[in-house]
Amino acid sequence: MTTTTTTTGGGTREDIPWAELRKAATEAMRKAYVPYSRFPVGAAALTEDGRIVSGCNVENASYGLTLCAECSLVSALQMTGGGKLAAFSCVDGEGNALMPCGRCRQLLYEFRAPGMLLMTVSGIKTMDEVLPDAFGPQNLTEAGTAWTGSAP
Ligand SMILES: O=c1ccn([C@H]2C[C@H](O)[C@@H](CO)O2)c(=O)[nH]1
Ligand SMILES: [Zn+2]
Repeated sequence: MTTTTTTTGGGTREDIPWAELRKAATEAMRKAYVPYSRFPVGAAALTEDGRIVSGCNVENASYGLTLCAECSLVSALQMTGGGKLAAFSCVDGEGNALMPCGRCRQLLYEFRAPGMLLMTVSGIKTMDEVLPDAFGPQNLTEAGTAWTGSAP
């Protein structure tokens, strides 16, 4: 029998503490503010340097302004030292795996460590599998430079 090991920003696929991530996501889910949808979501991720960051969804009376759980996770990442994400897990109100929405896949892509893994409804997947051919910082020729008004 052969074993496939995938190298990720946090080590190998086998090194990821998936149960711990799911627990952190479930704890975060319990903090969700969801008076409108009544659909709590919790997200947790392992950073390359071994921290666990998490987030919950925070809704708004102006429904479209709702923050997904992944949004508050990214904010927590930045506010606790920054860095990149090696592994990610997201759960619904019953603690079952949930796919991040399209917008959140893009948010997570920005902060992915090489080989970042996601626990999904159909098993462990790579960032590239859930968001193929992603737009990202690599597409910005001179990220952070002011637009001069002249075409490239
Ligand atoms: O990736 C997702 C998808 C949905 N939600 C939240 C937003 C809203 O509060 C609720 C129902 O869409 O689920 C998330 O937090 N993350
Ligand atoms: Zn989302």
